[in-house]
Amino acid sequence: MRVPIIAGNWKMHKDVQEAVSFIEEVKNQLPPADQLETAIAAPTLCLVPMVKAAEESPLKIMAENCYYKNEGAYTGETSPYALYQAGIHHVILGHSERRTYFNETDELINKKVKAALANGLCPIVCCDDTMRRRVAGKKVHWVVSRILADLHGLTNDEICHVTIAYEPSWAIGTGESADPDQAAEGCYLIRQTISDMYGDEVANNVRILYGGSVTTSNINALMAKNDIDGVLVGAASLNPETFLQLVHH
Ligand SMILES: O=C[C@H](O)COP(=O)(O)O
Repeated sequence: MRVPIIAGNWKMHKDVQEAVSFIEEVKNQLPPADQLETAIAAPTLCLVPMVKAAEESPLKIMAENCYYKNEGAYTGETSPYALYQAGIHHVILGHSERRTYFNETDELINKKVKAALANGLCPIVCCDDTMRRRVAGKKVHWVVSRILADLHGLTNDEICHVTIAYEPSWAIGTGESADPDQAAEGCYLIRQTISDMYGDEVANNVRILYGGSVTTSNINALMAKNDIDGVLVGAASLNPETFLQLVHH
């Protein structure tokens, strides 16, 4: 059984004090992690105080990015080794904002995924989809090629620690979510690609999330789809009350 996930991605929002206050407000109102996993990805500066604030709570604290080297002369980068040592065991990689604004390529993301796994981190690998399904015949190849490239060379054991997030670029931060059928179709296509790479048994255990303008209004319809194992939520995860409504949808 794939345990569903409600994950927030704060992006570059909140300072340390705001982040800790959020955790204090939500941490005693979350379901047990074996029923539904809850997670927040936050700016690097907030991570350690958040881990401390979330102790003994089921809430997982995630990094929004990391580098593929554990140490060295890489000014401004974050070590996957140091993240793990600080108690952060999950990291988002390949978000479309990293690809667009910081020129991250599939090759770089593949290196980061491997480095994260080698250090014990569980990556959420984002698979964007830049073309609208209804107008672009080639978008299927886009999603498949992203998955093939970003997960290239992972072993069966490693892929079991990976979660994928299907995020159509046009739905991110626009208020225009993919409709549940479109979202499920993207997630299904990713699962089929993983099945082609690793077989049905592995593919049936990998969790695939949808992200893009998820709100309290559309979460029920999205989560009702078999191929959608959870959501990666940006703007609607910033407010503690709204985050709790999403969790208890
Ligand atoms: O990682 C989250 C996605 O980029 C979605 O962001 P959004 O919910 O603000 O559209």
